[in-house]
Amino acid sequence: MELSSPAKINLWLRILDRRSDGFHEVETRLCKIGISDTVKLELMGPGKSVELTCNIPGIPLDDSNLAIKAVRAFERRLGRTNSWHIHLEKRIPSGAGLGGGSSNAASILKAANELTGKPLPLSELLEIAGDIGADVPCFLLETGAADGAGRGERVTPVEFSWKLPLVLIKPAFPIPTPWAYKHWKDSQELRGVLYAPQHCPWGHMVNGLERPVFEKYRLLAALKGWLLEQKGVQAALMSGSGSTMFAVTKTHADAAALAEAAQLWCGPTAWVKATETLV
Ligand SMILES: C[C@](O)(CO)[C@H](O)COP(=O)(O)OP(=O)(O)OC[C@H]1O[C@@H](n2ccc(N)nc2=O)[C@H](O)[C@@H]1O
Ligand SMILES: Nc1ncnc2c1ncn2[C@@H]1O[C@H](COP(=O)(O)OP(=O)(O)OP(=O)(O)O)[C@@H](O)[C@H]1O
Repeated sequence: MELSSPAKINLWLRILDRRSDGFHEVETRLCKIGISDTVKLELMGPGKSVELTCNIPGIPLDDSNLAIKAVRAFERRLGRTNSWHIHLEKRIPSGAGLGGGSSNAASILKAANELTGKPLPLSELLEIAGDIGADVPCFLLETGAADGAGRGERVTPVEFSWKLPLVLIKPAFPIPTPWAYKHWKDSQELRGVLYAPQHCPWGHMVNGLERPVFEKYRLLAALKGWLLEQKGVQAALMSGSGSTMFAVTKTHADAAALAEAAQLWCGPTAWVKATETLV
């Protein structure tokens, strides 16, 4: 079975407080976007082996891969095992704040459930997904957008009809999500950088993790300032825990022109893509 595994951006990510369990209470809107991996899952028959292949190096092929975690979690819930083969065709960069691994995990849960006769309802798949990671549940919903609460795993589908033209820019370095959250509480804002919510027709765009991430990665703060000065840009924000910065533009033509300019401004090692939110 083959599934498209879309990336996400966070149109807003408000960090409310640190919880006693070490996670942070958040309010977020996650929007699927037009950049996706392809996930293939094949049921090989009786057994308990999971073989994982991937089109690019640098992705873990052991049990730490979220796709393997997902099929193992699915089988634990069912109380039975099979042998599987997973293939990942990766296009979403890792450590990017784009939910690539989480999206892959959700696709595996969906495909495994389909291939075994749909034994689990969506509510149970959402529970399993939330245990794998906060970003996983939103990808199980049919809607293009979802609001997350709690750790971010308590998701509510959102009818979001804005097809927003986007430019995504990921510098060559990844940012580990745990690191960003760990440094949130004691971080300080940099002078002259916009952290305040940007009031747009589709919502107030803000990301509380910009404060710790920009303190260490000044390039991202500078990139946000540059984006906000460019023609046709309506808003600019970091996605999730970074390192991807994204701009919302007025038109797709503005997005295409901005992507070209951004590739020149950031240099050839940056990953730059023009796309849009999925409705
Ligand atoms: C930053 C976002 O990607 C925005 O959508 C999410 O909040 C994080 O989602 P995720 O990458 O799936 O994160 P998880 O794999 O659940 O958690 C990774 C680590 O990030 C930290 N973490 C994550 C979510 C949260 N609400 N508070 C946290 O402090 C914890 O140290 C956790 O161990
Ligand atoms: N299926 C996967 N695809 C990519 N990376 C994966 C996968 N499974 C585990 N990883 C590991 O997890 C790390 C985070 O991966 P990725 O950034 O794609 O996931 P995510 O946490 O869902 O996204 P985000 O960057 O929004 O936090 C990667 O650096 C990689 O080492």
